[in-house]
Amino acid sequence: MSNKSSIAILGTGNMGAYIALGLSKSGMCDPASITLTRRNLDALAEYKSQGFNISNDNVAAAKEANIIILGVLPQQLNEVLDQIAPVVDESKHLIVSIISGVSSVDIQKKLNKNIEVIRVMPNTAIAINQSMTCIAGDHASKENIELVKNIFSTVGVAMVIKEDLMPAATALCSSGIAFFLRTIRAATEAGVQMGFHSHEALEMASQTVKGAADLLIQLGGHPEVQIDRVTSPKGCTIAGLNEMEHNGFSSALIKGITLAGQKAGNLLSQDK
Ligand SMILES: NC(=O)C1=CN([C@@H]2O[C@H](COP(=O)(O)OP(=O)(O)OC[C@H]3O[C@@H](n4cnc5c(N)ncnc54)[C@H](O)[C@@H]3O)[C@@H](O)[C@H]2O)C=CC1
Ligand SMILES: O=C(O)[C@@H]1CCC=N1
Repeated sequence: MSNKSSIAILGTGNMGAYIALGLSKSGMCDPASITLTRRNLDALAEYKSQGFNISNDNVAAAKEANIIILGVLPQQLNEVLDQIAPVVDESKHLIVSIISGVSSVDIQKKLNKNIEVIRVMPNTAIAINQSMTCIAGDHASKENIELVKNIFSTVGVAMVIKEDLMPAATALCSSGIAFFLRTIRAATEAGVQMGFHSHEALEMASQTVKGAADLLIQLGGHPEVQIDRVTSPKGCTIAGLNEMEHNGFSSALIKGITLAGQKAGNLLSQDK
């Protein structure tokens, strides 16, 4: 398997499309080497005009590709696996699954082949090559794990983890985009209440969050070290922070992320 492989994304919704756009933007893949499938082809017209191949035939797309990315919802997966099982070939294909809550072994069993399945958990920032992507290949070769890591390193930061931590990675990094965006929205609303127009408050909150994240990414260390640099004695920051903590700020984040983690490990067997 080489980096020049052709890719089929079976089930191109929000995440599949963003993976394709990210890989094209980073220069990792030529759009012509990526085939996107979806049952409703009209919904993929904009990607065809950008040079991607589009199809509503999962079997044909899988046959042509070396890397098959499974991009449907967990509850839609069995139908796709039943379709492609007869054409999947251990010597040609590598299966990459972005599907939360379905193990690599379950996918292998359903395909009834001894084929390598690598789990990949990106987030929507892949569209701008800023994804945090977690990769698990507990039953895959080092060579294929390295190949997948190299591919996803072009669209952000890629980290190899054990598969049993995939639900936690899904909650922290993939759902995390929504969690951190909600904090930006709340901060924006506070800014508007204090007198800024919403577009001003949104720009201020977004750049401030970016600066906070970059302080940690570029300088390293624990967040509390940087927090100490902001909280002047008797100042407004500590007053605001303590008010937030009295109202359960850290606790709400921890509870929300860990609940999402539990749910991510159990998506097919829970109704709530
Ligand atoms: N949205 C996100 O931020 C992330 C999603 N994921 C995982 O990615 C997967 C997809 O999530 P989304 O893109 O959000 O869902 P989505 O519903 O937007 O995308 C799924 C797509 O698959 C298509 N589809 C369904 N059955 C099909 C079939 N038989 N053949 C071809 N296409 C078919 C649907 O029409 C839809 O466009 C899920 O398993 C989710 O757990 C993982 C990380 C992040
Ligand atoms: O909400 C979900 O289930 C999917 C997985 C992570 C992000 N979206």
